[in-house]
Amino acid sequence: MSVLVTGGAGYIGSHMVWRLLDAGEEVTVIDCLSTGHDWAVPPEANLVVADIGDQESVQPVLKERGVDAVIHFAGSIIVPESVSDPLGYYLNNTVKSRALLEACVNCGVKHFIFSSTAAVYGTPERAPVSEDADLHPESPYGNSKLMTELMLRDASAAHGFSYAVLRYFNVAGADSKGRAGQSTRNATHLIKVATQAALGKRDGMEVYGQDYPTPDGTCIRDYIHVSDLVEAHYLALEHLRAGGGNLVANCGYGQGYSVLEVIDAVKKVSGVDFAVREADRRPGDPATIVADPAKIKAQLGWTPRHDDLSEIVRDALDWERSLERRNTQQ
Ligand SMILES: NC(=O)c1ccc[n+]([C@@H]2O[C@H](COP(=O)([O-])OP(=O)(O)OC[C@H]3O[C@@H](n4cnc5c(N)ncnc54)[C@H](O)[C@@H]3O)[C@@H](O)[C@H]2O)c1
Ligand SMILES: O=c1ccn([C@@H]2O[C@H](COP(=O)(O)OP(=O)(O)O[C@H]3O[C@H](CO)[C@@H](O)[C@H](O)[C@H]3O)[C@@H](O)[C@H]2O)c(=O)[nH]1
Repeated sequence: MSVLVTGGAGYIGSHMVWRLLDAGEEVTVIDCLSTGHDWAVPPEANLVVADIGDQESVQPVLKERGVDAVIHFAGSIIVPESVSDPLGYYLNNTVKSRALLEACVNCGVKHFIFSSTAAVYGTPERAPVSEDADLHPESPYGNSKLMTELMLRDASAAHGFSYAVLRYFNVAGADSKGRAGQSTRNATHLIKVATQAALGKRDGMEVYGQDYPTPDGTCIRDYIHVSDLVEAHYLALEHLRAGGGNLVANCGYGQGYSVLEVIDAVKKVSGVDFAVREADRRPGDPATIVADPAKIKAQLGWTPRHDDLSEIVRDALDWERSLERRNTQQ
């Protein structure tokens, strides 16, 4: 048995590759390196530089490597960018996921795990939100992921493979052993941006919108440590291989923090008081989104081990410092 990880040279995918190798799995990565880095893929994994939409590259990998499970991270991930470039997002996230799925069906892949997102809920009526809530994405990014969820459901019913859709909330932090972290150039994620501001890699930062209907006026998100997230994938893989059936589940802690609370945590942990400027709202941002994680806990026995904002921030800061050293050495 071997596992194909698409997007394994990216932030979350590279953590997944380490987790699978730690468990003794045979791992192949397909990544076009649009935002990922070849150095992020451990040498024990086999990296194939290719596009997931290119079936002529993907199918031979699936066959020759005897892949039984695909964990599909590859995609475009920035909510406001999807508002300005919707067709690019539908192409990379929806059209190319369809091509990948067809390749998997052609090659008899048994299990498929998909990176979905809290953005499929839009602004939910209730916080925390559970999986049976209505789905009203507020951005092309959320729509592009929801369409892939639907394709998976229908293709699984027709072709008999099993799947898990994991809806991630806001992923942050880094491998506590320092082997992987967020290395994307021009990253836009809140915790990454704030750690860069704390380390003087950028001149302060902006808060997008302070007039949301939340206690301090800034958006509330549920930040999940990347190591807890990849553990959820590993449990999902074991569940599918054991014949546990299809699963759609939230990945978050059920605890929300506002943008200002996160910035405060970064200032406290780093000991640096960087400049924070008010800016206009960013397009596509819902006010509050917090997970109800009851389902994944009950069905997979998932237990968060890093659900502490200070730990998430500390690991993100450590990784950012290690990137600084890497850049100095290059
Ligand atoms: N980071 C988050 O907070 C978050 C939250 C919810 C969902 N997700 C989802 O998790 C997945 C991974 O996100 P990430 O934060 O690791 O992003 P990332 O940009 O670090 O990783 C994505 C990887 O996919 C590769 N890629 C992109 N398009 C490709 C294509 N067509 N063919 C081959 N490779 C391609 C990139 O080179 C990169 O290595 C994405 O699908 C994203 O939508 C992320
Ligand atoms: O410099 C910054 C960066 C972000 N924010 C705000 O911080 C919050 C979180 O933003 P960000 O870290 O960019 O994450 P999201 O836009 O919530 O999206 C992330 O989390 C989603 C799940 O909730 C995933 O689907 C997306 O792929 C991932 O980018 C939002 O209110 C932003 O407006 C700022 O105020 N200043």
